[in-house]
Amino acid sequence: MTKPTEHPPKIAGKLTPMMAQYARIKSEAGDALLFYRMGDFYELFFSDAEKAAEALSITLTKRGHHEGEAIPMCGVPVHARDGYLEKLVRGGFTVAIAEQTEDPAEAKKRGAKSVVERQIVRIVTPGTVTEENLLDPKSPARLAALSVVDGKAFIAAADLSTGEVLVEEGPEGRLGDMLPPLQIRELIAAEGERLLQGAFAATEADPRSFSVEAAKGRIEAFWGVNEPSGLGLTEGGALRAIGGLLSYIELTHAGESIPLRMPRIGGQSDKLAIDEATRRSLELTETGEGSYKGSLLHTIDRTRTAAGGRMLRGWLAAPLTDRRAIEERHDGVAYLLSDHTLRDELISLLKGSPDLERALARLRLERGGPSDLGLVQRAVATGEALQARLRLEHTVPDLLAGLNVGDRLQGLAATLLSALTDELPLRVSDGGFLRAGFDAALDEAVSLQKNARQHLAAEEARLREATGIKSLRVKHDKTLGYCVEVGKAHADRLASQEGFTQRRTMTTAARFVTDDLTALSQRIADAEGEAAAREAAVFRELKEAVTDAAEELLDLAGHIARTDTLTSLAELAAEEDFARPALTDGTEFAVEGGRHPVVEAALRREGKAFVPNGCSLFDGEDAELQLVTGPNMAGKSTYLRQNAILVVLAQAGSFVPASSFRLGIVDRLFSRVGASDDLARGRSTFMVEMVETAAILHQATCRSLVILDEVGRGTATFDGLSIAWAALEHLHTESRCRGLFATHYHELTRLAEELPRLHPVAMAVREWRGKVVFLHEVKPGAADRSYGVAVARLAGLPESVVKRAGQLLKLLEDQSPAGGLVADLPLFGAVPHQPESERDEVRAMLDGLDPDDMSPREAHEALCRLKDLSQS
Ligand SMILES: Nc1ncnc2c1ncn2[C@@H]1O[C@H](COP(=O)(O)OP(=O)(O)OP(=O)(O)O)[C@@H](O)[C@H]1O
Repeated sequence: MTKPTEHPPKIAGKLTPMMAQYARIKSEAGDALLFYRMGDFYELFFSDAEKAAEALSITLTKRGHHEGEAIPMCGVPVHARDGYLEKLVRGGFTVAIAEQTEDPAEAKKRGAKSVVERQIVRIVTPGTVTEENLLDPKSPARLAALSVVDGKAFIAAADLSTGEVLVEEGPEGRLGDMLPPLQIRELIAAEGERLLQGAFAATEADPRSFSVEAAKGRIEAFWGVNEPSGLGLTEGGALRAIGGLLSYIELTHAGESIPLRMPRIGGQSDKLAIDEATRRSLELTETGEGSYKGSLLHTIDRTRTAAGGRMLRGWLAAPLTDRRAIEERHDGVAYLLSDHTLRDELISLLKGSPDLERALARLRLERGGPSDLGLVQRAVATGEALQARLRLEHTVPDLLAGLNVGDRLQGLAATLLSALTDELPLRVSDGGFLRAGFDAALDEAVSLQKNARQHLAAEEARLREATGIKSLRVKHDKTLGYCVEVGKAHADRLASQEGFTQRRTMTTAARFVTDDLTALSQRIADAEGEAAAREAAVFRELKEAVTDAAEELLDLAGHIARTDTLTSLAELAAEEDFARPALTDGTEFAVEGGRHPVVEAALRREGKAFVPNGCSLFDGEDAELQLVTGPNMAGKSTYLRQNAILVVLAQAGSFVPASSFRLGIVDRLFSRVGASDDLARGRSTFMVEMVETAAILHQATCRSLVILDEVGRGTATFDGLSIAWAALEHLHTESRCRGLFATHYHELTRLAEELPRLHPVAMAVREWRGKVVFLHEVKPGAADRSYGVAVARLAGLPESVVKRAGQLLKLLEDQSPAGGLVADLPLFGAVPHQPESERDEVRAMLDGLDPDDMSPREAHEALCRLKDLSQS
């Protein structure tokens, strides 16, 4: 968290001048680790050094003393800075970078002991990173500011790597839905406001920066607009959020001007609401372990460009609810799916197309170089080629049609092409990036440089002739520039000739200067300087031409990204045999032959086939619920998740892994599959489950899809069963939503007899020679029993234990008295012939067990203990 001037470090007392400067800058840096530039290193001192040394695994040393104690110090080389920054920022640190802001020679003029001027030039935080190698090309790098006013939440978010700015608003209670689609890396809020937790860094900022007045000033400074309502910013809360955002950007960039696009207001009202827990449960953009690999996005991403990758991620993170908008995307995919020649041609044009958005942002941030101009030129060329190819089609769907590289961009690209060489350096100072013939003044300077050799050779010949010394040479001397060198034997003779001044005497030779050579040296040096200055000036002109065309370029970048995203989805549909969803505005839900794309891909790698399953949650008029039973490992979770994933894919604009899918558009999606722990926030699994279930019961509408796995299993059997029962009744009768409800409580299937729109289905299993075989097929009806013991055998429980468990199970089943739900529960209470106290012990122990949370080894141990107890 950055809170400049909040916590001045305790560096006081007698300090050397350098340490005094350090202490002053450190007090400005506050909690941020201070990278203090000293020559080729950034040094860290005191506790900063200790923290960084540990986080970066680098050596902690000492330098000087402060109040009798050695000062801890560590350092990172300037050239390796970005790698270390990345580690620190990922590790949750904020880093302030203090550079030397004057030439050490200047400082020396003030006295031998004077300290070089240094200033913080950047504060690097997770949301303000723009360094190319610290960014993921296929993810946005968003920073967001939050303001809550009268129960309404406002979020202003900026991606500094592309200059994009978004403003969203919604009821405070829906913040949980509003934040995740924005995919932010850092959230700032005024100090004292509620700091939200999530998959981002949370930072407190000065509340004054969130004031409406301050915001107006900054809006004018950033966009030159003095009436914020002209940007669509009418609400005080939105202004506060924008103000907080802009002020934080200023603070972290030490006043450097950051180009931002005009804010885009409120795109979320037409988005499918998916809360954070649902995203995690469905592993949309990362797996439960936090890796991209193995996520849904990873499985479906066939994009060829970074911007296309970011767009696909954005589509998946924020699926739509507007049928026409979704169908536009489907039209695009369908078109490209139907014509594989076109698709292949577009793919080969898109391949290697550069990241125009980020190149442009670097140029606008004054961090770009010649290579970025080259990227702009290549991107425009890609745009032209795509446009030319698409124009060959008679009618293309709307989303593919808008690509139009106008005269201005064509002219710009032609200029860049004629100006730039093939190999382009990253920095202007590296030079040599302009083609000969592009700029006359530059050509002249360069030719003077190049011709210098000829000039010098001619001058040498002339001097030999004039002096009669055949061994005379023109040489370059570091301090003299070009000079005449003759052997010692000729030195006196030359010294007596007019126009030759002896400046250096060596053991075997002597060096002389002449007015002509000095003038030539000067001309050559001037030519070098002139060439560099001219090249830099031409770069600036070209850069300005590019940044002046920023709006058109960004528009083009958007088109290229969209073409890439749609082509990628079409390729996916072709490769994986996906089908176009049929959308309606009702509450239909009918899947035929549905598959889970990630599980299917994993099985395929093992050479196994995925068994497709249909799912119907609509009776022709009303939404329905399914109650899914079946043993562990039979595929319940996969079935549940795959139906939710079909909705996400369909509404994101993709085709779906099914043979057909008829879907009434879903407004909110809830998925709670797999245990979720929230120990970090000090809540038990059960508590989390109940809080989440409460949220679902409150929020689900008749247009929602709710997917719940084993509600209530985190508590004692009766409580759990009762909660699951009541929740199911509520979803059926009050919410009237579509839903899938998996349970181990087989008793719940009785409920299906009472609730007309609740249908039991079961995962089919077959027993074969005492072993259970999973068919992964969903069949109507309830599972007759849970096969837990058979699954335990599969898990590797010793045969003796499995056998004994089988006997116990039979005993329980035989002796369970008929009637009444409660009496049906598989509790040891049903076992007769046992003294009360022993039964209590056995029951107490059983109650304390959670089979779903046990490893095979723990299950074995528990069984052995139970057996001991019952036999004792
Ligand atoms: N439709 C299917 N076709 C083929 N294999 C499947 C299918 N569904 C699931 N599987 C396989 O079965 C494994 C277990 O599936 P899943 O986790 O969905 O079971 P589960 O019934 O939810 O189990 P648990 O209750 O223990 O979580 C999967 O990892 C996959 O390998």
